[in-house]
Amino acid sequence: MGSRAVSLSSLGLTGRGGANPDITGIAVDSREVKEGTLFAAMPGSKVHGAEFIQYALRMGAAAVLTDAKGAAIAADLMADAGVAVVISDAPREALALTAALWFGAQPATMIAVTGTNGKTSVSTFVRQIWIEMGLSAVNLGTTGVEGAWSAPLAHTTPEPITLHRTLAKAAANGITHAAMEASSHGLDQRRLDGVTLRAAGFTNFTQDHLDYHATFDAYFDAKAGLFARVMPEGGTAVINIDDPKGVDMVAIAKARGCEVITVGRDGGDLHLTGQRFDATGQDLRFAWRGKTYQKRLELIGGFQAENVLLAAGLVIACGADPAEVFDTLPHLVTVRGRMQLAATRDNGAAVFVDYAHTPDAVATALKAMRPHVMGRLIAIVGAGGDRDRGKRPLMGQAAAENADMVIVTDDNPRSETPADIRAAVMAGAPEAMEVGDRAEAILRGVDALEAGDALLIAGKGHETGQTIGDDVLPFDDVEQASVAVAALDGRLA
Ligand SMILES: CC(=O)N[C@H]1[C@@H](OP(=O)(O)OP(=O)(O)OC[C@H]2O[C@@H](n3ccc(=O)[nH]c3=O)[C@H](O)[C@@H]2O)O[C@H](CO)[C@@H](O)[C@@H]1O[C@H](C)C(=O)N[C@@H](C)C(=O)N[C@H](CCC(=O)O)C(=O)O
Ligand SMILES: Nc1ncnc2c1ncn2[C@@H]1O[C@H](COP(=O)(O)OP(=O)(O)OP(=O)(O)O)[C@@H](O)[C@H]1O
Ligand SMILES: N[C@H](CCC[C@H](N)C(=O)O)C(=O)O
Ligand SMILES: [Mg+2]
Repeated sequence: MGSRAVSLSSLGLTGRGGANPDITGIAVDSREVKEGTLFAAMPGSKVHGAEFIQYALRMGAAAVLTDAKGAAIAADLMADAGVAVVISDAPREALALTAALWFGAQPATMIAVTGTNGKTSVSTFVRQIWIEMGLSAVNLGTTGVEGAWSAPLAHTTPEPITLHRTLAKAAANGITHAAMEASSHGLDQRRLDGVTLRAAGFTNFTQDHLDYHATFDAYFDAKAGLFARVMPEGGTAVINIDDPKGVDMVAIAKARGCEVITVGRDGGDLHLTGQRFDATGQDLRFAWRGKTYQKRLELIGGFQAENVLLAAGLVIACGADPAEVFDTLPHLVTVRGRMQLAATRDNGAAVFVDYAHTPDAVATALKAMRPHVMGRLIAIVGAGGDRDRGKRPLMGQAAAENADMVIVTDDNPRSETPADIRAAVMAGAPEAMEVGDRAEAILRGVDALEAGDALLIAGKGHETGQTIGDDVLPFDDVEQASVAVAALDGRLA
């Protein structure tokens, strides 16, 4: 896209006083501004992006998109430079729409999923179903871009420039279908407002991210934005109505003029009526608008049935034949780091790795393992530093209430003192064993496994590093589980 130039107005923006320069690129970070760039100076959580307008002008910015506060911060500088200034009272939304116009293409059929837990799982299952149906599909989110085309991503919902650059590349690579995660940060910051969605899904709503959102209501409102604002009228909302907040989402989507597909155990258009568990998976019985189906799922965990049915609902919402969608379900495979069987001891005891990092997820993951396990359940749990502090004792409590033995360890302490985070988790699990070093905690957990037992290593899932201070040390729960099992069962050379 190097030498491309388009007018500011063709990006949907009007410069003050009618200014309409040619734009050769867009950037939200002044350090990425080049000659001809439109610099989006956004209000930040730490600093206003307008503080960097001076630098952007020196690098040759042709226009600045900002809010009234930003315009005031750099008024003299911008007047002196004669740069085009666009002032918006919704600058992040304007940036999202501009990024969509600049990059110009996205996979034709797109869905987004929000909710506290299950976004990565649902979007990955949507992608797997599409691929099973012969379509060229990807999912985008916490685990990057995966499927028929792949790329790394630093965020669950990337900021608009990265997002639309990625979507345009995916489209250029022949991707016609994409399922993305809508994080509450992403929705709050309008990161996906420029994406054209066919359908949107809601999984559940419990505690997380109260470090960022001021209240539970603010956190809910951010998520509700997917249905209240981002989804076009005429789109279809696919909503888990077992969660009380799902019922509120249905009302919000209907008020917006959206079609609604409800999914649930207690009822719904897609209604889970039966579930039978065994050591390697489960059989599901469900009804789609009154017609009954029975399908095998090679997945551990009762909640995965909810995720899979939500995913099926989303694919149906995009126009697929329901029977054809349900035929793909036996082919679905574990989402990386989500109830993933990592290793098995010689005595048959299994070690699972899961990304449970909220109180509800810890409880759900452990409860979900019970029907698959005859012996004891051992849990390894920790909480991240520089994140919601209120969830720490609740995560400990969720582990203590649902496992027979708990080991509290470190999970990305970041800038905090690891022992303080562990103490907060231990407050909810006073009987737990405390082992700061995660590798040692895994070794102890694996060592405790007797025949018929199972170990759940919670919190890091697919992650490949342990963040301590500013350092990211290589660490992979799946790998550590294998190493521990091999060492204890004498399989090491
Ligand atoms: C808390 C949060 O979401 N912050 C996002 C926000 O940054 P901010 O408001 O804090 O930015 P700031 O540091 O105050 O700077 C203000 C502005 O000045 C700009 N700037 C800054 C420095 C400079 O030299 N030049 C410059 O232009 C910045 O690009 C920014 O636009 O806007 C930035 C640009 O759009 C984002 O990159 C940044 O995400 C940061 C990196 C982040 O870590 N976000 C995480 C918490 C996040 O978004 N997580 C979610 C959810 C994960 C989950 O579900 O669990 C995700 O979707 O990944
Ligand atoms: N439907 C569900 N209900 C409750 N817990 C779930 C559900 N689906 C997944 N979980 C739990 O949440 C964890 C994270 O799942 P997943 O990665 O799919 O969620 P996410 O919403 O993408 O998380 P993130 O906020 O990190 O992006 C899983 O490892 C599991 O423990
Ligand atoms: N996206 C989540 C992931 C948390 C995973 C856990 N391992 C941690 O570091 O807290 C967050 O950043 O809050
Ligand atoms: Mg995710």
